[in-house]
Amino acid sequence: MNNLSNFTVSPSFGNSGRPTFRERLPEIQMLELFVALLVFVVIYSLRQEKRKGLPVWPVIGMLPSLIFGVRANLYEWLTDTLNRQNGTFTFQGPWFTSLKCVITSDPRNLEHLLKTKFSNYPKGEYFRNALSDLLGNGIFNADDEMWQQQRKTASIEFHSAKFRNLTTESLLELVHARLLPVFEESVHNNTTIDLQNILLRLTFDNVCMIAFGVDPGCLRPGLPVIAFAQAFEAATEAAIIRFVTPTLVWSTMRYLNLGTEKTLKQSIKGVDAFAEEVIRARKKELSLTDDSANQRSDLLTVFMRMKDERGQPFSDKFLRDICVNFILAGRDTSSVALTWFFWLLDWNPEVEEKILSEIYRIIGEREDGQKSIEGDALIFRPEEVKKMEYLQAALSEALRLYPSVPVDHKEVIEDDVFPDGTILKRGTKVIYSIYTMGRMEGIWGKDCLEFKPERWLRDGRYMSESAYKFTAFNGGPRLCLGRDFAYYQMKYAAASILYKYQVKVEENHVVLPKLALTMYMKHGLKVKLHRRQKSELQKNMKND
Ligand code: HEM
Repeated sequence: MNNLSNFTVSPSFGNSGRPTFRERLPEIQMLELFVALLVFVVIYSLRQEKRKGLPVWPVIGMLPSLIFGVRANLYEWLTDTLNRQNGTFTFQGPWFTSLKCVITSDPRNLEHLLKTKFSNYPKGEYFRNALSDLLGNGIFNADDEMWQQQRKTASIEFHSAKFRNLTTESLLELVHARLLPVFEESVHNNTTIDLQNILLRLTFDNVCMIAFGVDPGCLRPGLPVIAFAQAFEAATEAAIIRFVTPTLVWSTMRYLNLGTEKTLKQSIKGVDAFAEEVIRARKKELSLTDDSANQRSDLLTVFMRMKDERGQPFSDKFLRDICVNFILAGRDTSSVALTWFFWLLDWNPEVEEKILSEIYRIIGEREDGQKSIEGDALIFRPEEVKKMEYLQAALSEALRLYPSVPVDHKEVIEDDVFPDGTILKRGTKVIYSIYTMGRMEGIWGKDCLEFKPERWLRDGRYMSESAYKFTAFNGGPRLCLGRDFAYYQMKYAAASILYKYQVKVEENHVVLPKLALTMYMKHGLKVKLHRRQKSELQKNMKND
């Protein structure tokens, strides 16, 4: 019988006191094994990279590439990878997470998922779960009948004359009584302002007037902190964290009321308190007189007049969801687009000149003699804003390069195949990169990275592009409901600002996109405003 002790490895250092080759054999074998494993992993990953566009590491999948991308510029990284993969690739996260999805920027796939096979690509469970505390059953977070009902009602409302009046009047008031005075103050004090912050305040007040019929008053001299706006912002920021946190982790944090989940809960309380107060006051107002219901055309009042399928009025919770969703949809999108637009103008002064010539020409066409060059007094009329086609082209060009919603996503209901041949299994998440689509040579030509409003014009008239190539406003049945209003709002604000001021970006100000659902500038946009000289205006008015 073998004595087990014969096999016992005891430290022995031979004659010289140094370990012999035989004694070091296990160590050397371990090292060899490790090197062999490393070589295998690298070769395997590189072969996978050829097939899938990114190295796939055992267990952690493509996570290292994603981390690299997030640290650099996620949208540029996505664009680079998609261009190398002919517009579609499958991202594989670590095996223990749900981070597996198909990412595409191929217009054929976009048309397929947004229109042709619309019902097979809802927002899905994953999105709904992550945002349900904040958005509830509102339009942004709903699919099927729940979505259809809100879409139909809101769509009728958005196209009504009453609603158009509400939006144009509230915008006029905000621009002339609030935005321009805040700008004037900065010119008077010779201070630098964060243009993004101010425009965010403008559109927040504007969309609250549309959704709730209430003005929260964020845009005022002194730029006050408004509890509701602050709570809303904190809630959206905390909710986004859920998209990059495994579901089990955030749901446990939610249960234990920890970290960002605690912030989310507290800020949703702030949002709810404001919504509940507005709903309570509006109910009281409507119960006192029928007149006010007829006069008001905000979304809250419209939905309050309606009944559900059982003939009952909508619950307060559902009314709250509807309003909060509309605020989210219309809050930051236009302001962020305008911010990128002004930054692009700073780089492209020839475009600014063309916009100004268009404005001067349109004012020059006024027949009633109101060609005021006093600046303050000039108020653009809706039919004039409509005529600003070059300005619309420049805004579309800004949205092409810097879409306010840079990426969006869907979930697959039944197994399917994309027009480009990508196989999709039930439950797969699909991400479409709108940012990438705006920078594809195949769609926009060799000059796709240049800011050229002319590409939107045919014989001087603005021509829109297919929603599956220019997807900044989404497409198909879920096309942005606020698109026409957003263009009006952006054109009105941009023309009113440009007519009066030259916007100069501060030297050395760093401009980078922030990683969020909406493409904010990470450090805002620090600018100085210079009032246009009367002589400049006079000269241009004469030229036109
Ligand atoms: C430049 C400005 C805007 C851009 C780029 C934009 C873009 C978008 C996009 C990409 C979507 C699809 C989001 C998704 O389903 O995940 C969307 C949906 C929507 N947008 Fe806009 N939007 C803008 C302004 C507005 C404004 C001002 C409003 C309202 C006042 C608005 C109301 C909506 C609504 C209600 C939806 C949901 C439509 C549905 O799901 O059926 N948007 N928008």
